[in-house]
Amino acid sequence: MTKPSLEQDSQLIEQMANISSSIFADVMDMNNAMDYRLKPMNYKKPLVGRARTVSLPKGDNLFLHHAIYEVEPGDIIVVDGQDHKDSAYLGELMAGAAEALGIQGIVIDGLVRDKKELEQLDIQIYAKGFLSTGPKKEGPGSFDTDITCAGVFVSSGDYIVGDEDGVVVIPRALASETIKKAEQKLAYEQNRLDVIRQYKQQSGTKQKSAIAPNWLEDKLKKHGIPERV
Ligand SMILES: O=C([O-])CC(=O)C(=O)O
Ligand SMILES: [Mg+2]
Repeated sequence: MTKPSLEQDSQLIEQMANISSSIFADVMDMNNAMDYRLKPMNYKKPLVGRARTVSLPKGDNLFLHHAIYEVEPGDIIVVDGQDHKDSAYLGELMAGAAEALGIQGIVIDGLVRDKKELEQLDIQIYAKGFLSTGPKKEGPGSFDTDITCAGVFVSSGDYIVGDEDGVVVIPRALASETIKKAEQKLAYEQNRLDVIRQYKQQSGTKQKSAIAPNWLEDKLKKHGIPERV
C-alpha cells in the first residue's frame, strides 16, 4: 500500500475532532458505524485518526504485536478479530507498549483483558468486552490489508472517529466531503440546541410549536395528525 500523506492527515483530523461519531454516521449514506457492542473499554477522550489495519485468526494476536511496532505515532490500529469470544486479544503489556510508542488507539472486534490496568493508560482501547483467557501468538495474520471490522469495511489510511456512542469509519476518498456535510449537520444541531435552551429559559405560556423541529408537522400531516399551534 502507498503510505498516506501525514501532513494532509493532521489537517483533516483536526477538523474531524470537533464532530461526534453520531453526526458522522448521520451524514454517510453507507453503513459506516461498527457493531453496537464495540465500545470504549477505558474511555477518556474521543478517538480520531488514521486507521492501520490488522487481520487475526480467531484467538491469535501475533500480527497485532507486529503492527504495534510498525505503525506511526498517532495512528489507530483497527483489528478484525472476527468477533472471537473465547480469549482476549490484548492486555496491559501490549497496550502499554503501544501507548509508549505514541499509538492513539486500538479498535478490536473481540475481547481484551487487564481492565484495571487499561484504565490507567492514555491509549484508547475499543473492544467488545473483557475475558481473563489469553491469546495464542503463532500467526498467521495480515497488516495493512483491507479488512472488515465489526461489520464495516476498513482500509489502512481511512479515518476513524470513536467516542462513547461507538466507532465510525470514514473512507479516505470521501473524507473532505464527509467533513463538510458533518459540519453542516453540526451547525443544524447547534441551532436546534439553542432553540431548545431558549424555550427552557422562557417564562409564561409556552407554545410547543416554538420548540419542535420545523420538518415535524409536515411529516405528521401525511399520517393524518393535525398541526399543533
Ligand atoms: O498476553 C497477551 O498477549 C495479552 C495480554 O494480556 C497483555 O498484553 O498484557
Ligand atoms: Mg496481560
